[in-house]
Amino acid sequence: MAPQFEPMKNDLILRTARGEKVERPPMWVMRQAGRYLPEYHEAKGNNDFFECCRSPEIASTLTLQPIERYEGLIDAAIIFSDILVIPQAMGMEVIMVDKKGPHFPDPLQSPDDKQYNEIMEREVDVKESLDYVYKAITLTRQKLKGRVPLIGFCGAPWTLLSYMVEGGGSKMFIQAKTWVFKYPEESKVLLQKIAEFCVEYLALQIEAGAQMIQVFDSWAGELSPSSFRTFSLPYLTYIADNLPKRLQELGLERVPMTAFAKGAWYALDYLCDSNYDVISLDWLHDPAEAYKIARAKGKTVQGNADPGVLYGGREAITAVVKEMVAGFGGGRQGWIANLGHGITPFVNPDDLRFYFEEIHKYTSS
Ligand SMILES: Cc1c2[nH]c(c1CCC(=O)O)Cc1[nH]c(c(CCC(=O)O)c1C)Cc1[nH]c(c(CCC(=O)O)c1C)Cc1[nH]c(c(C)c1CCC(=O)O)C2
Repeated sequence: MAPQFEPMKNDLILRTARGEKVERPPMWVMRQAGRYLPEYHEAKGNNDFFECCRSPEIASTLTLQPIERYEGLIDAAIIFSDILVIPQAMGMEVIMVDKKGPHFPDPLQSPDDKQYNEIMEREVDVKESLDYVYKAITLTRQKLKGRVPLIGFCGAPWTLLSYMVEGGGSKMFIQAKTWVFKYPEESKVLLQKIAEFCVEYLALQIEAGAQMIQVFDSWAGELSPSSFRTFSLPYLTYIADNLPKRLQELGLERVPMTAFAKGAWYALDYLCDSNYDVISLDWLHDPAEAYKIARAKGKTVQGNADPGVLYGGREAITAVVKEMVAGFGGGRQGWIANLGHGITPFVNPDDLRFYFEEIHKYTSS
C-alpha cells in the first residue's frame, strides 16, 4: 500500500508542469539543499556525504532546509540524495572526497573486465538496495505536510555510464569516449541495463511519495548531436516511455517528468518530441528562442539563469530575471523558474533570496 499524506497546500509546480495556466511561475533551484547553506554544514556535521543520503532522518532534514529558509518563495523540494546511488546499488564502490567530488576506486575498465560482466549478470533488487531512499522520501513527505511537492530524481544512463568508467568527474572523458566509440555494442547493453534500473527506481520513488521526477543528464553536452542520438536520447526516451507503464502496473498515477540534458542545446527539438513534460534548460539557451520551440510542442521549460550570475550582485540578478521573464512568456504558462544548473558553493543565500524575490516581483501583478 502506498503511504497517505496530508493534502497539498501548494501544487503550483505540478499544475505548471502539466501545462496549465497559472497565477505566477513556480520557483526552486537544483542543488538547493547544499553547501552554500550554513545550516547544511551544521546538520551534516562530521557525517560522510553518502551516510547522510542513507539516513532518512538526515536526508529529510537537509531536504527541508531550503523550504524553511525560503518559505513563501520556494515551490518544490527535491529529495536529498545523489545520482551515484545507482552505481552503488549495482555493486560499485563510490566515495565522496571532500572538496573534490565523487570517486570510484575501481571503475569499469573494458567489456572484458570481470566487474563489467558481474554487473551485467547481477540481478539487483531495486526495492531492497535503495530502500533508504524510499524511506527518506516518505519521511520527507510527512514532514512537508503538503507545503510544497517533493521531486524525486535519478541520473541518466549516459551520465551514469560516464561516471562508472571514468571513476569520477572528468575534463577529457577519455574512458567514456573509449567505451562508446570502441565498444559501442557493449556500451549500449550497459546503457539499457541502467535505463531499466532507472524506470524501476523512479517508480518506487513515486510509490514512496515523490510527486514529480527529474532525470539528470549532466554530461549530455560532451556528445556530438549524432552521438547524443545514439548513446543518450534512446535511453532518456526509454525512461519516459516506460515509467508511465510501470506506474500503471503498480496502480499508481502518472506524475510529471523532467529531462535535463545539460549542454545538449541542439537536442531541444528531440526532447520536445519525447514524453517528458518539462525540459530543463541550461544557460546556453536564449529564453525566448527555447520557449518558442518548446511551447509549439506544448512542453513546459525549466531554468535557466547561469548560476554564476548569483556571484554578480543585485543588478546582474535583476537583469537576468527580466530577460527570463520576458523570454519565458511572462511566467503564466509553461515556465518553472530555476537556474541553468545547480547552485554553487559560496553563493550568499541572501542573493538566492533576491533572485526568487525578483522573479516574484516581475511576474506577479
Ligand atoms: C552530476 C551529479 C551528481 N549528483 C547530482 C548530479 C546531477 C546534477 C548536476 O549535474 O549537478 C544530483 C544531486 N546531488 C545532490 C542533489 C540533492 C538535491 C538538491 O538539492 O538538488 C542532487 C539532485 C546533492 C549533492 N551531491 C554532492 C553534494 C556536495 C557534497 C558535499 O561536499 O557536502 C551535494 C549537496 C556531491 C556531488 N555529487 C555529484 C558530484 C559531481 C558532486 C561533487 C561536486 C559538487 O558538489 O557539486 C554527482
